[in-house]
Amino acid sequence: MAFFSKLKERLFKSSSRLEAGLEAIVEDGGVAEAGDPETPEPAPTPAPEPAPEPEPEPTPAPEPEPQPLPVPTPPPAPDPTPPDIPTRPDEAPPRSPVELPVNEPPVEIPWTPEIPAPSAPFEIPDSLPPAAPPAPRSGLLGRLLGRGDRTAVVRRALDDAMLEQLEELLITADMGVDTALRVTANMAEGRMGKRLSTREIKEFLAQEIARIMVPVARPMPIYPKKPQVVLVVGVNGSGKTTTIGKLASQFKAAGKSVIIAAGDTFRAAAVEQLQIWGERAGVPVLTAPEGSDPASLAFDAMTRAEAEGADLLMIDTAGRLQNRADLMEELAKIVRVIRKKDPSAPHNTLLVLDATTGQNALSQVEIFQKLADITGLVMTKLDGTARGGVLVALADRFGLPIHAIGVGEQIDDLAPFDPEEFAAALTGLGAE
Ligand SMILES: Nc1nc2c(ncn2[C@@H]2O[C@H](COP(=O)(O)OP(=O)(O)OP(=O)(O)O)[C@@H](O)[C@H]2O)c(=O)[nH]1
Repeated sequence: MAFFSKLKERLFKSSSRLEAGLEAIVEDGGVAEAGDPETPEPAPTPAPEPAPEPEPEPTPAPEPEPQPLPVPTPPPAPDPTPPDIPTRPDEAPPRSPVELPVNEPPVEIPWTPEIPAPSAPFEIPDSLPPAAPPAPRSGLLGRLLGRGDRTAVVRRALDDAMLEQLEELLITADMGVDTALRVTANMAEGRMGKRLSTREIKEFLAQEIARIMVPVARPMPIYPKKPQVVLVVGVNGSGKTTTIGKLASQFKAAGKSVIIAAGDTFRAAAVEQLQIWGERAGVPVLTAPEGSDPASLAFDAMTRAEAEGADLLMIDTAGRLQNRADLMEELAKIVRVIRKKDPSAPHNTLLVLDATTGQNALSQVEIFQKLADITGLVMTKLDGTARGGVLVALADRFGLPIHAIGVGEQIDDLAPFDPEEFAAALTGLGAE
């Protein structure tokens, strides 16, 4: 399944909350107007078959199974894939949340910036698909009035009361007060008094959200340095292990050699999990006895990565925020020892955040910025949460690069962060 479809499908909790709220806001004081210049007329419903004659048919033909609606397939792009770029048999190569430097030979990685973007596993349409118009819903107002007029569109004039309702709605989607105010104010600029439909509001909101997200949507940079050390931090359960496994698998698929160090030596279960992910990704996982010094493991891992000429060393860390001073000292010690081997390490310090924690993710960023020098974020568990708006608040408040998002527990459920796709999925655009 294309990643955008997956994202839309899995972000449904956030988008359906926003969508239902938007419809309610527009219908509250809105007026149904016939026809919508922007919404294509639905194809006329075929007239019902005449009722069959009463006499029994000897062998009635079986009713055709209801067919699923055809999924619109994007038009085939001119094949930009150079011949030596590996592709999976029947699927476009995945985009990666990592980025190679300009001076790295691009041939190994199918999705380096130098190569024209291969047909991505997901695509945001420039405009909503003209074909196969969505079955229009008769809005609540229409349904209440018993009209069910399929072409009527409810519009409401944008005024202060409506803006306030929009702000509240965005706050309930975990966008945070400041960001919600900014998004709605920008959206309202030049549009006060204009009569807007739910769909137009979704489009305007998506534009404003994308505007905030675009500057932070940056793949994790890959440097020519060997080994590139990636320190992964975050609270317990945020998805560090899973993210390391998914990233390691993507690096491996891109021809990079990877070593993982299981730096949370205090939790045997965490080490076991990492070993499972290492096996899945085909990447060695270095471990140390339970309770031993994580910095010592990091040093050994550095030594091995250097000896083997590994491209990447990914170091998992503990996430016990209960004792912040200990954790700070532990992370600082890991950094000190790996710098004995390479003063420029770690080259990336990724903070993994769990979207389901909502606004709490903001305080986690604040805390971890004090504990470590965070260079980028990965947001996990965007599936199954109505709190996806927190990512907008994070981008707005901290401006840290967002490298990737996780929308599931499988190895390929991690993708580069695409601001437009995210904004569309969050507001429910294209989901009508
Ligand atoms: N639905 C969903 N679940 C995820 C995602 N990422 C991680 N998980 C699940 O979240 C749980 C915790 O993930 P871990 O990777 O073990 O988190 P951790 O930060 O390493 O946790 P500790 O090992 O306790 O430090 C696991 O059950 C994962 O399968 C995601 O994007 N979506």
